[in-house]
Amino acid sequence: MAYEQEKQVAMQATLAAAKLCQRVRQDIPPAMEKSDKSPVTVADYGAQSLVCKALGEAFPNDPIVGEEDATALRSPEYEASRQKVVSYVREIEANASETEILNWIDRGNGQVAPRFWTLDPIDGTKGFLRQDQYAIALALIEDGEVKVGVMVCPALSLTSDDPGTLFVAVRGEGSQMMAITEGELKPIRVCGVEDVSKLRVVESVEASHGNPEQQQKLLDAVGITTPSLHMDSQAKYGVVAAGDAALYLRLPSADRPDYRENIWDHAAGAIVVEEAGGRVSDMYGQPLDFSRDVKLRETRGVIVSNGIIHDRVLEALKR
Ligand SMILES: Nc1ncnc2c1ncn2[C@@H]1O[C@H](COP(=O)(O)OS(=O)(=O)O)[C@@H](OP(=O)(O)O)[C@H]1O
Ligand SMILES: [Mg+2]
Repeated sequence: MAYEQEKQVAMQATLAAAKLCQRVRQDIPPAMEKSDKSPVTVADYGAQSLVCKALGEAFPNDPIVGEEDATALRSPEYEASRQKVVSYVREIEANASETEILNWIDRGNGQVAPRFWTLDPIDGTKGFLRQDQYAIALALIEDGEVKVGVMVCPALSLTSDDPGTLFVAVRGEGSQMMAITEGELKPIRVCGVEDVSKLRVVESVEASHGNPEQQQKLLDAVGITTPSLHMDSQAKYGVVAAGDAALYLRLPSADRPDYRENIWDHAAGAIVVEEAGGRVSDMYGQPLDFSRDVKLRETRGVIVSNGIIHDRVLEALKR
């Protein structure tokens, strides 16, 4: 099987990172103010450290393009946060030194290359803080094409009562999912369409990350009447891939027309949906271009579907 080592290493690394995130989240007071980002930063850094350590050992020549870097954490004013990161990482890597932990984080400062990994150690930061959905998202990109994608969604339950779902896909080999507590991967497939009006749609929780007004107009034009599900992070790609929703809409925000999507916010989710039989494009039907930059510079809006309704959505958008 292709990319078997990459798949196994990526799964183990993201599961270890998820364990750390869950530990940090236990320590966040439920009523914590959204603006207090410190525990989030601690979890972001800790998760990036663990994933980059594992990738660095298994694939020392592969650059990693991660969301975080340790520059701030190394400065004296971040002493308290640094100690917290070290202590959470040591719950999993007992013998790690502070220097090693910081260096692992900085392995994530790589550049886009013919073969590289991209990592979002916590996608859906706001969801993480709200005790809602978030994901650890990791993807391997070769020659601009996503070859392997793993997403761990520690708060998502689709097949088991216990929260925690892992999605994984390898190009050409399909997508799989497992409840973390069960540990057994099963193939997944996008849903079919019987009645368009009843299709389920997922959108962001944060209104400012999309364009809720335009998205509603589009759903009206397509004829979908079921109220949307609102969910943080790439977990949205997971529910489309597993057939629990037919469409994920993300139209450009009216307030931030200059915003460009980050590759780590889409690469893992995109392959999981495509390999489950779905389709991913921008609002003009163009594929997402992971070959050039950390930003999807040419991409405007993201449309993720079961494939069957994709052209219908693009046609409605044109109108
Ligand atoms: N203006 C704007 N437009 C589009 N996207 C934006 C915008 N601002 C932020 N982001 C990115 O959205 C990521 C969170 O994804 P979601 O919108 O799916 O989740 S959420 O409902 O906001 O939690 C979030 O990822 P994380 O930073 O990893 O949480 C951001 O990269
Ligand atoms: Mg993100």
